[in-house]
Amino acid sequence: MASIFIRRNCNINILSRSISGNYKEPFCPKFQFKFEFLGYDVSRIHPYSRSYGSGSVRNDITDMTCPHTWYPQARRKRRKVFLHVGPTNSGKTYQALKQLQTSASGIYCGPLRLLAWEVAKRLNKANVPCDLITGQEREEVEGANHKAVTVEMADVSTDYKCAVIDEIQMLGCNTRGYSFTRALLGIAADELHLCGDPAAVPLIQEILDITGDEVEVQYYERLSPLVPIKAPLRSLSEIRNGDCIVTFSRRDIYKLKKRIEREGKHLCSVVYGSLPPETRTRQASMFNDASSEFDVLVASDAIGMGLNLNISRIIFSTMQKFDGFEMRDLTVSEIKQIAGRAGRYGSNFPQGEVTCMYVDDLPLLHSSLDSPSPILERAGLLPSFDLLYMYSRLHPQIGFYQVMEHFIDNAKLSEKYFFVNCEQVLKVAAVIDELPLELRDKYLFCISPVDMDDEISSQGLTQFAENYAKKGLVRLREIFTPGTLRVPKTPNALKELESIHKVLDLYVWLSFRLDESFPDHELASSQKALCSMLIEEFLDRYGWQKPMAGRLPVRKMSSSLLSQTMRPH
Ligand SMILES: Nc1ncnc2c1ncn2[C@@H]1O[C@H](COP(=O)(O)OP(=O)(O)OP(=O)(O)O)[C@@H](O)[C@H]1O
Ligand SMILES: [Mg+2]
Repeated sequence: MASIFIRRNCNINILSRSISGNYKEPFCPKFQFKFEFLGYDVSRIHPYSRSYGSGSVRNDITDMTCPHTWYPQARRKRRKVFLHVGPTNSGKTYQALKQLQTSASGIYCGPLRLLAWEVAKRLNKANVPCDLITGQEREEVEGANHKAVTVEMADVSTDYKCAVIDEIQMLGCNTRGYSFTRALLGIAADELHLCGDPAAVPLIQEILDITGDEVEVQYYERLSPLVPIKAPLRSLSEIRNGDCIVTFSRRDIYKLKKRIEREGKHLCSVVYGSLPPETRTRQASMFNDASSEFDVLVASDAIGMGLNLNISRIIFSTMQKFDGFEMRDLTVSEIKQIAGRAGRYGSNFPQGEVTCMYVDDLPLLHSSLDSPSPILERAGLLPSFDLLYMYSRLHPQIGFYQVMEHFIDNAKLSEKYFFVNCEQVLKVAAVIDELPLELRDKYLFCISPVDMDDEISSQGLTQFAENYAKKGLVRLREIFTPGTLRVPKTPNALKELESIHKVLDLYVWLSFRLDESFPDHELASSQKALCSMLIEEFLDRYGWQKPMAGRLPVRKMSSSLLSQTMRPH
């Protein structure tokens, strides 16, 4: 399968492209380009001088000690902040959503597309029209005053009556923490509900001390018991309905699925990070649906946050994961989050159980479930485009990569904050640095959801950036031939299809922000949907699963959609 063809060493014409004018501010769902200078006076910034600004104008661009001042709209309010904290499955999100639902306008910000999707569905069902907005999708509902979004899409330029930020402890996350910090400081809501782990309370109280917001903490208790089992699972033949086996590599997920299905008693849904989100949603829904035959779940920690799944028992097949740098033990909070998926209140199972596959892993499981998560010390930050722009004006001789690097090295942060890991951002910066692109375009490519460690994805990004720099117009067909996608037959072909999905996803993401330059939104979306269907087709065929009446129709590809997507465009 070679649907994505990447031209290496492609000649780049150095064109002095004028500002395309169709740039859309990355975080604002309405996409009006906004250029706020956060209290700095840009007119005073002279490229050859550091002596700019005086009086009320702050004069050290790398001073990031007061990030709360970046959000004047939120600062004009005295927000009433409710911190809903407690163990997993204690009704934190439920209570916050009750407030959101009864407010005249509001926004839910979650860490996962699946959670945003669940909330949008729930509000719409309750006759509260609610848009769904993620980096790659917009489902607008007529008359909606509510939005369910992934936290990166949180909108800091609209006034809301009520806002919810779910899994707020993620502000300490080494990669995405800055988006939670931005939402926490920047959402202009009269009422702000934060749901999460008690470990985040002292930090949030400190951070909000200076904003003048009023903070109230509400503690919750688990709604149904979670029982740590003393014995490990002895064999896969002991797997039963409602079990979820947790493992972290894709390969192990498929190996376990195959072994369980070979026993002949169960069919497994799978959920892991690099599956297309829509496939993950369907796999999770199938597992949740008591009438489907998929009664066991094999999943990675992609299920580990806030989701309500019909799981009776969590079985850790390993207590270690590779975190991009090294194999390490799972942290206390990771273990608690994942274990907390078992026995959700209101699910088919009134009590949850949790155990491991291997006896040696049990002590870590039990001690973690008995310990509180370590107190969070710092919240993530990332230099905004505005700051980098001003810094680059002062240092016109250096490229974007160095601007980023120098800024991060020189920035002053208060002890309550840290810079998130910028490795991915810098990898993109290194690839696009030489291209004749405006700084804001470079920044946009850098914060795009690309996985630079995936070869096909990183080549896709490079090609998009090169073509954009060269012509200001990127046609999908230049790197992708519609009609070439096939059901994968091997795990490697599956991986390739997942990567192709990522490239198409990136195109869609860019098309929302640079619509005139990335005009093939529809084609990319339909091919993305086709990728997910082909992946699901593979999941149907993979492993034991002999065809049984009534199983396939659940996920069978609709022939009309097939013909529509396979047709050459
Ligand atoms: N008062 C309630 N009445 C009915 N159902 C409830 C109530 N409180 C919670 N639930 C249900 O219990 C389940 C768990 O609640 P919720 O998702 O709010 O927990 P949580 O504390 O946010 O968990 P997590 O930490 O895993 O995100 C959900 O299915 C929710 O709808
Ligand atoms: Mg929750």
